[in-house]
Amino acid sequence: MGPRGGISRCPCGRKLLTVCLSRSIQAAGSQLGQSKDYALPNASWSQDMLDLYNRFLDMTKDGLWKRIPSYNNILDHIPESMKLTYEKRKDTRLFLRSIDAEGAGFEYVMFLNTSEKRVVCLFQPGSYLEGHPGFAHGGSIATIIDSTIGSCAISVAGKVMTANLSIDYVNPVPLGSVVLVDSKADKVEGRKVFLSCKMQSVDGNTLHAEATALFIQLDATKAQKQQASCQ
Ligand SMILES: CCCCCCCCCCCCCC(=O)SCCNC(=O)CCNC(=O)[C@H](O)C(C)(C)COP(=O)(O)OP(=O)(O)OC[C@H]1O[C@@H](n2cnc3c(N)ncnc32)[C@H](O)[C@@H]1OP(=O)(O)O
Repeated sequence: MGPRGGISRCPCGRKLLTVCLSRSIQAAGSQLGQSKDYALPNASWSQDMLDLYNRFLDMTKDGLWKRIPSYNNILDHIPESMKLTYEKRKDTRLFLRSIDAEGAGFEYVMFLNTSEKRVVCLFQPGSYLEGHPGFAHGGSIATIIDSTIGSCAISVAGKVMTANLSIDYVNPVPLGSVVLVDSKADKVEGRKVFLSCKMQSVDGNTLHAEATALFIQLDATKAQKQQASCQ
């Protein structure tokens, strides 16, 4: 069952139905002992965010785009086979999912297009991400860009880390607004993945930020050493 299910059939408030549906999915998931998927609509999502989400969900119908589930523990993102090398800790959280209050932190959902080597993130920054009054902190913008580009790099090259991230901040992002973070892998050279990204308003009229990044595929031996040193 997907969150798409009854949304388009709802004769009255789509937002209400979407939220109820996603809550029941999450409730069912937690009864089964599954982790909560945060990349589903909640009551804090604005109409712009919901409209965009539904537009992208429609694009998943032909299989070219996929919604990426989002959990508050990074290990829940990792395939079972790779989990064996990590020890799950209960006291850590994925940075982007560290604020509990719905709508106060990073509200986002990502969609992956494998054939285009592209990840698009729909992002609604909440009030706890404030930098200048009324606007998202530059660090929060860097975080969502790094994570979107990072997800794109992971889909292309597996275990990677950010080696370089360069951002041009062009226009401030109002808190509560919705922006599209559109990233793609431009080139892969050995272990190096070069990516670029644009953050734009929903109507496409405002460019908020542009970025380029270099991700490095982890050398298996070095990665094991790094892991051992933090356990
Ligand atoms: C679909 C998936 C869904 C998943 C959802 C999850 C969402 C979460 C996503 C979260 C995402 C969040 C992501 C995060 O937050 S990652 C956290 C932030 N990043 C780090 O902490 C990384 C720290 N750095 C390192 O560990 C190492 O330096 C790395 C691993 C990066 C490379 O060390 P390694 O020892 O392995 O490599 P090497 O030194 O042999 O170099 C190899 C080559 O690379 C070139 N090089 C290296 N550095 C740079 C540089 N700065 N500029 C230009 N070039 C550079 C170098 O010259 C060489 O080139 P060549 O001589 O071969 O030509």
